[in-house]
This record gives sequence, structure tokens and C-alpha cells, in this order.
Amino acid sequence: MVTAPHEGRIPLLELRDLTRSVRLPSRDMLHILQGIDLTVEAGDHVAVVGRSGSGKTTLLNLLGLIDRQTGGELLFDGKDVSRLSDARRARLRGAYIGFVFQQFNLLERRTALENVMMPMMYGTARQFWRRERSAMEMLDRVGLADRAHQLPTRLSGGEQQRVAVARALVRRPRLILADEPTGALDVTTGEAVMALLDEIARDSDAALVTITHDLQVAALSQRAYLLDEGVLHPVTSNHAREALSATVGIRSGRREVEDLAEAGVGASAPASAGTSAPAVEASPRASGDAA
Ligand SMILES: Nc1ncnc2c1ncn2[C@@H]1O[C@H](COP(=O)(O)OP(=O)(O)OP(=O)(O)O)[C@@H](O)[C@H]1O
Repeated sequence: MVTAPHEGRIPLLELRDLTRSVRLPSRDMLHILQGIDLTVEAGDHVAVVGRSGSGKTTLLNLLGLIDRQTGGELLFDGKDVSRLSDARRARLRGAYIGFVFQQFNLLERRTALENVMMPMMYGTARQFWRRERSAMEMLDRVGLADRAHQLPTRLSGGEQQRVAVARALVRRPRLILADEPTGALDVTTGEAVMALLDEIARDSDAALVTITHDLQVAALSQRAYLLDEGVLHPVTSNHAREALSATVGIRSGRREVEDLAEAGVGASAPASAGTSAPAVEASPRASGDAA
């Protein structure tokens, strides 16, 4: 299904000519992301595929307000968040953004319930006092209410990822960022986890951005893009089709590329990218724990 940005509504996320560059020890600039334009609405499911080193993590760190762009604009709910202090960006992140990681990132010595309650410790007073009830509701939603008091080590990989999904969603974020969410799971379990994530995001009208190297995972989205050497292409573009068919390191073959395009997964929202990077300043790579 092809979806266009909703007219008259302020997009949840808007990237305009976004650039991220770093200065290498050699003093040369490395342009990791170049001229990225992307609009994400509430309720959208957008996938970004790309091979290793194409800039996926860098993009995710910008979307998650972990790093700052070096050029262009990033609007969250219509507001330019690049000028906000680190503390305000961290508050926004905690309140509005949920993260799901490839390696689940659960606290091993805490039960499933305690893991899901964790983000509520930093929420509003109401969220804090309701933390156990909310966490139980989310565990129930992912089908794990009966495993609430188990340690993660006693759970299967798929169950651990479902706990991680519950933890990401317990504060009802408006944006969910999933970084290779099926990367550590077998195909069937991965599909089930992805379908669940997609369904819960849709129910709560949250936007879901999935970073993946797996075209079958991307096919679950409404719009898919290829990130290739820091430039974002709608997956239906000729460049993306050719690059995907020829790329080693993306879980696909020509068949999946055609299926993805034929299924109508593609951008009608702007996702074009320029090739020239504006003036940039060096900035170190941040690695925040945003769970
Ligand atoms: N702070 C930095 N300093 C120097 N190079 C960097 C920095 N951050 C990223 N890079 C480089 O930018 C490129 C993109 O990195 P990024 O981690 O975003 O890729 P990726 O698509 O997530 O890769 P993978 O799938 O392997 O995780 C890589 O070549 C990486 O080495």
C-alpha cells in the first residue's frame, strides 16, 4: 500500500536536506549522510534497508535525537529540535521515542516485568505510580503475561524480543525506532515479532521506522527506502532496484526486489537526496543508551 503524507497535518518527523559528516584523524571530512529528505507521519511504517556501512545507524541516531546533524533540518512535531539542549532532547526522547534493538538489551538480573517497568521510572508521576499495571498490560499485549516474573535468560530469543517490544511501547511513544529487530531471530520468529510490532504501532497510531538489511522485513512497511552510501532512495527507484539486486549483504535476491516493488512498497513521500553536502563541522559520534 502506498501512502502519501496526510495533507494539513504536521508530520511527526521531517528531515530536510539532512547531512551528517565527521572529520577523520587525517583531517579529511567523511560525509556519512547526504541531503536526506524524509517525512514520517503518525501511523506510518517506514523501512530503511542498506548494506553494512551505508549509514543506517547514523541515521537512526539522528532520528532518535541521540546525535545531531551537521547540516539541514530535523523537525520533530514541526519543531526544530537541533538547537535544544542535550537535557531537553533526552526528555523528548524518553517521552516520545521507543527503541527496539537487535540484541534486545534487556537487564539480565531483572524479570521481564521489571524490564518493562523500567522506562516508567523516568516518566510522569502518573506513569510512575501506574508502572506495574501498565507493564503487565503491555506484557499481556505481547502474549507474555504468564512469563512476567521470569528472568530474560529463561526466555527464548523471540520472547526476549517481545519483552523488549513491550518495554519500548510501555510509555506509548509516538515514534518507534527498530534497529535490525529481527537480526538475532530465526525467520519465522522474526516475522512474528515484526508483525506484532507493526500491529501494536498501528493500534496506537505511533510511527514505526525499521532499519533492516532484510527485504522481507522491509516488505511489511508502507514505504521502503534504500540507503546507499549515505543517500536515501525510494526502493521503487531504478537506482534502488539495481543496487538492491546487485548488493551483497542485504538479505534479498532479484525476486524479493521485484516483489517489494510490485507489492506497492515505495515512496510517494519525498525521500529524494542531493549529492552535494553543505558546509559541515566535525562532531564526535555519540553512543547514548536511549532505551
Ligand atoms: N564518528 C565516526 N567517525 C568516523 N567514521 C564514522 C563515524 N560514524 C560512522 N562512521 C562511518 O560511517 C559509515 C556509516 O556508519 P554506520 O554505522 O551508520 O553504518 P551502518 O549502515 O549502520 O552499518 P552496519 O550495518 O554495519 O551497522 C561507516 O563507514 C562508518 O565507519
